[in-house]
Amino acid sequence: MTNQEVLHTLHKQLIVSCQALEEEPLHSSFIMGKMALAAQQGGAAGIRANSKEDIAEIKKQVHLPVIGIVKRNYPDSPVYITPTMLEVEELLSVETDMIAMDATSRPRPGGLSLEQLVRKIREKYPKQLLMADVSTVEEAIEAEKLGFHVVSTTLVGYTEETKGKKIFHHDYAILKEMVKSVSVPVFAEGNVYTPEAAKHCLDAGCFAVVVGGAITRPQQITRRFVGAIS
Ligand SMILES: CC(=O)N[C@H](C=O)[C@@H](O)[C@H](O)[C@H](O)COP(=O)(O)O
Repeated sequence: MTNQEVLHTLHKQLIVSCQALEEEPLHSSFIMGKMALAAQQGGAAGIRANSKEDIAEIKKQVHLPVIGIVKRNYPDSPVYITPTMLEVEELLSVETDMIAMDATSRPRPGGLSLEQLVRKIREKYPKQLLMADVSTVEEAIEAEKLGFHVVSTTLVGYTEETKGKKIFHHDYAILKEMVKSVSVPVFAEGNVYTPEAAKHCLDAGCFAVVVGGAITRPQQITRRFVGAIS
């Protein structure tokens, strides 16, 4: 698939994030592959996934574009979504259509700046689609300047600066502001719990919407039910 075809496929559609970390009950590439297949059967246009192992399995199960990440913790930085070139290379050892990475203003492992990392990637892999996982409008603007092809609201609420924020607060104000502030596509991602909320994100001008836990994390879904009845 060309980059244009990938973006065309995802436009105004649902992307399902199929992720289970080591400490989660569904941690398994086999299970993530089946989750992705179920998402495809339900009409998802794309998949977001963590690790080269999961992506390789997902690519066997579905024909959808995959947004890939590698979550890895480093002792000298809070950045854990595709933090360094090592994770980028891992993702490119499998069929990753778009690489997403933390594009917040926080310090990265080894003191490498986001600008330096993006430059390295673009020199070595000039055609690779890149998604910036951001937490603020300012970071989205900076990401566009650095050459990211799309931005995603993935990290809204997950940085010190944005603690407690959710994309749906104040009638999706942050989405609307981001859409106005950049010319690259804005993906809505993070805490989209319902189909109605997903629709709101698209109505707010987002290019596509990514839903994870509300579809693929049964422990989270169960907790919501239990919370509602107790
Ligand atoms: C903050 C962070 O690490 N987000 C991760 C990024 O890939 C995933 O754990 C989320 O599941 C994904 O962003 C989708 O969001 P939600 O599961 O809320 O629909």
